[in-house]
Amino acid sequence: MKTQYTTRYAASPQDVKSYDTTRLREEFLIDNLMQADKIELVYSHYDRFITGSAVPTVAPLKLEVIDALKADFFLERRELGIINIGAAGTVTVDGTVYELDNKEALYVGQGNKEVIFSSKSAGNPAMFYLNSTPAHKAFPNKKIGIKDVEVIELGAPETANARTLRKYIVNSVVDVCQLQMGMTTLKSGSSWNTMPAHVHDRRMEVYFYFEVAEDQAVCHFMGQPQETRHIWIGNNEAVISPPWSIHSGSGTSSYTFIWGMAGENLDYGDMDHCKINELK
Ligand SMILES: O=C[C@H](O)[C@@H](O)CC(=O)C(=O)O
Ligand SMILES: [Zn+2]
Repeated sequence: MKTQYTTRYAASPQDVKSYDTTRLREEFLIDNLMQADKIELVYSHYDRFITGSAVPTVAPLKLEVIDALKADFFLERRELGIINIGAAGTVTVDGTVYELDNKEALYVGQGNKEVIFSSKSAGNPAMFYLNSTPAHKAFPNKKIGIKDVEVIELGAPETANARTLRKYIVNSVVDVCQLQMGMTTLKSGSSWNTMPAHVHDRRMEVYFYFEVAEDQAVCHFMGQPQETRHIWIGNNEAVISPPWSIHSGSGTSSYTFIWGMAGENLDYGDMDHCKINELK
């Protein structure tokens, strides 16, 4: 089996208050992504959101159904978002080949039976980041290239949070059931993402940090706004954010991250902002 998965259960904010560093990392950090020749998945019970990666080298990788779904095929009752953070590759969905270059995305709708990942060059592979959520309706597959994304500029150099946010999979770009995905890039000299921080009790979210230099890290903040905790994160690591948690990070140098979320609504702007000077 080249498709492997582990399960994470949902935790109440009351319990998480008492977690030590090890427990916090066991529950929320995903540190096994982007392994060559494997499809690694983490099935979270927050909104049944699956976070994963596929890194094909010499041979293609097929997305196999996992036992947690008790389905005949992976997308029987799910939709899938894919963003390539590596070199050129292809995703073949029921025989249709989609070419995905670096930072291009593909939305795959519910009902597709076969998803196969390939790299153009085994020595310089594609690195596909995957998010999947339950779906109630079959929407068409759609490639989202760099010209198709919605771009917003946020923050300012004075507050060290100047960044460019790109919305790839949102319902103004592609028809979706509940998945939303995008990418945020920090401007040189800025370190804070998602500051002012926010919560959205309607949706969980996963942040996947990449383009973090080998000897650097991102300090990711989570927890209820007046009860925050931090997790130090390295390159190609993701962190699960429960609906009741803030999700914000500051890097020791530049980095990029992919955000993915799912839950009650499709309104990207549905966030309850937290006052910076009230965080604890
Ligand atoms: O609910 C939305 C998400 O947390 C992110 O889109 C926020 C983000 O990328 C940023 O502010 O840098
Ligand atoms: Zn958010």
